[in-house]
Amino acid sequence: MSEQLSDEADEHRGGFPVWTASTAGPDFGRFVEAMRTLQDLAVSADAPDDVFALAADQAEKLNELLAPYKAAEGKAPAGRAIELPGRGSLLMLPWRIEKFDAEGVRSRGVFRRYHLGGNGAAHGGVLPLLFDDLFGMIVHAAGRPISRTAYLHVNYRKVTPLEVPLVIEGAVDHVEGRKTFIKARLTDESGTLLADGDALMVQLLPGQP
Ligand SMILES: CCCCC/C=C\C/C=C\C/C=C\C/C=C\CCCC(=O)SCCNC(=O)CCNC(=O)[C@H](O)C(C)(C)COP(=O)(O)OP(=O)(O)OC[C@H]1O[C@@H](n2cnc3c(N)ncnc32)[C@H](O)[C@@H]1OP(=O)(O)O
Repeated sequence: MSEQLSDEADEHRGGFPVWTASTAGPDFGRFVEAMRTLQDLAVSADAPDDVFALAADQAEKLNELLAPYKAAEGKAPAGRAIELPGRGSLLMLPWRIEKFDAEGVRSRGVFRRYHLGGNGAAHGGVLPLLFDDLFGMIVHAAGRPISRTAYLHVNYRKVTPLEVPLVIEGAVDHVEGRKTFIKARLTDESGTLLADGDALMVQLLPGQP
């Protein structure tokens, strides 16, 4: 029985570890939001050097506090706290999932100062991050086996603003054997298209990393 289960798990997960949703305490969300604000300030503060010295002292103290708790992949709440923006991961855009089913995934949020590219617009590199994370969720929500992005194409249709509520939505376009083809669109709340993207996600073979 357990062998059957592990065969089935392998078939659907490749060599991926099993992830479970985190049950982080309420202060984890507060910590992540404070860290996001710190990221915004780290890329925007124009302070005297003695202020940066104080900030560095405090940042180093914070590192000392957390260092003993560094854990293996899949153990920390970051990335697994599904109720938090960006699932509680600082790497992910702080967007909230509002639709997650076999028909597709929709998420809403803003790009912040941390995501600035130039002249008030989001950095071109953060859009593929947003699309790729959405594509992973779409594969998962559609009940497809664990897959990796083979390619990801983003068309930048209009300059993407910071601090403006935006929506990204996508779905499986079609499936060919191991291959899942996905499409998504990023719009503002009035529906103006800012970017669209498509990707090929390839199902991992048993044991494939
Ligand atoms: C946490 C718990 C709760 C919270 C979570 C809640 C929600 C979270 C929701 C979702 C998250 C869940 C799951 C997400 C999980 C994982 C997502 C991970 C995403 C990534 O981590 S992304 C990282 C960047 N990604 C890579 O790091 C890939 C590196 N790469 C490879 O690993 C290989 O390259 C691979 C495996 C892609 C293919 O390799 P392979 O050897 O298995 O297969 P092969 O090459 O034979 O391709 C098979 C067929 O795809 C065609 N094909 C392949 N590549 C193509 C291309 N570029 N263009 C056009 N066609 C292509 C071939 O032409 C052939 O087509 P055909 O069969 O028709 O001939």
